[in-house]
Amino acid sequence: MPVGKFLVQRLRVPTILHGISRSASSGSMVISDPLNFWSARRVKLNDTAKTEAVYEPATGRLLCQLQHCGEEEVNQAVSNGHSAFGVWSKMSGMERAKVMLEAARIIERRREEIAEVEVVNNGKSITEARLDVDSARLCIEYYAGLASTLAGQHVQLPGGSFAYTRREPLGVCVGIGAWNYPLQIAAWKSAPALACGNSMVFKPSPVTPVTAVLLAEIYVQAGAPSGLYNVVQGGQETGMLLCYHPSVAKVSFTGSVPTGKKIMEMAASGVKPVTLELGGKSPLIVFEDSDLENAVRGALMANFLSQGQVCSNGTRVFVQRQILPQFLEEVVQRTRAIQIGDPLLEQTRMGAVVSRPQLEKVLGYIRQAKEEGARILCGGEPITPADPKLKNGYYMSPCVMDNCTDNMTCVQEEIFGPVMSVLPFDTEEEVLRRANDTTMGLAAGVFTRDVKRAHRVVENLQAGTCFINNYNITPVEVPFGGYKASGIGRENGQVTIEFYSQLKTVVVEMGDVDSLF
Ligand SMILES: NC(=O)C1=CN([C@@H]2O[C@H](COP(=O)(O)OP(=O)(O)OC[C@H]3O[C@@H](n4cnc5c(N)ncnc54)[C@H](O)[C@@H]3O)[C@@H](O)[C@H]2O)C=CC1
Repeated sequence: MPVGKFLVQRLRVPTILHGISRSASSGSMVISDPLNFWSARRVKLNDTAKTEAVYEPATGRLLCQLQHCGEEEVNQAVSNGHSAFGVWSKMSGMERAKVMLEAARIIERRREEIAEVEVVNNGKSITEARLDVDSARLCIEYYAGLASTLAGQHVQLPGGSFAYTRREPLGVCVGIGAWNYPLQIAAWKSAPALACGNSMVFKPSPVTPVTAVLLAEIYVQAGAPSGLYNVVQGGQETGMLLCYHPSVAKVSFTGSVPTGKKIMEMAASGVKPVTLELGGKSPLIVFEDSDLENAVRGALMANFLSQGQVCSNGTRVFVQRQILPQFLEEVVQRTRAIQIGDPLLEQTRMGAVVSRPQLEKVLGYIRQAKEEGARILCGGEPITPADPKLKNGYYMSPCVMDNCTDNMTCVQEEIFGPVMSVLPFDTEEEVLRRANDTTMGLAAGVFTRDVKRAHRVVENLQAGTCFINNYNITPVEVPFGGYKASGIGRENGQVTIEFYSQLKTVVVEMGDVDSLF
């Protein structure tokens, strides 16, 4: 099969044109090519492989049948990763950067097409999917820039002897992804791994298996050695085979806290390092002196991106009591105005939840919140869009709830859907205590005009990523990751180089051996 060919077909010509962007409507993409990838090509497994149906969230239509990798296929992919590691790890940083920059250029050229595939598989709006593609590209560009900066240290020792350190790659790294940002996660993991000289075997979520394979083709097209970035498809069993594989050097995982704990246990049995990007129940604190307009915008960004399926979402919105009525009025008005519908249409701002079970889970949380005393101010209902082809899609209206208390399930558990819980507070001390009263600590945000208070609050928030007067912006130049049960290690930023490399110390004797024996 030719590499780099666009391997999804349309049933009909795109029907809608909006301004400069080519756009298609949902329900028209067919995916028939294999989704496993090693030896620099898509691999069809034999017919005995376990398969799983993949759906288009916007329409509920069957998109493709996913073939799961078993032990034999995982071995092949890891072995390919090993071969590539032998070549790639010996190349200079500048040589690696050249390949990565070419991959970034291809992504930029194919931005629209990749974004459309992401929408069809994930259900998020095309506007957001384009930003995800940009983030993937920027991440690859950023780490291409860092690839040639990896360096050691020279340390002078007595008698003219010296030592030096070498920053070396780890080997074959495994990436395991979640379904909320399929391409972006694949890029955020592969870019630093490859920049450091590692190879990667990536397992996407079986719910969203498609775009990680496009990335694999793009790396090959950009000149990466065969086996540098491989994709194995499957669920828990395939993931476990990867984590326990004796030739795998590291596991980088994005997903839920319970699965993250299992990944860590499996990696521990082989003393392998892990990066864990797990869930959150992050607080967003709005003080009475905030710029209300910006605070409201921030609260929406903190809750409704990607249908609310974002690990860093600020789902516990603490609002100082004096401004609670105005805040709620504004938030509800804007939430009601969110255009829900076909995610491939330009005007859509909220598409479909990723799957039927996820939709039911989210609606279940809302039912429970009502039972526990929360008041639904808007949304929280399943929606059937007027367009008949969307009637089986997984849509719901974004929900704002007040009357929430800290002990309610909706305030304690990660819902992973478009549900904002609003909680009043009175004092800074009180809100800090309540904001930190969680086992998780991925992100947090504060809105205030008081610069001293902003920094004082942030200093006391137990979260790996804090936002002042904004929320959910993730430039690839800055580290992202969690405190407490929200994770280990960081993604993005310079520091991530340390999580994909190891340090070798070389001691050089220039005199005689001073033996004690
Ligand atoms: N915080 C976050 O970033 C995310 C949180 N979630 C939450 O988790 C819930 C469940 O969603 P899932 O997709 O099932 O998340 P998950 O965390 O179970 O799965 C994430 C990835 O891990 C793989 N996996 C699952 N079990 C594994 C195992 N034992 N060994 C190795 N790999 C394994 C999955 O196939 C997938 O690729 C969601 O409803 C949501 O609440 C889901 C995705 C991302």
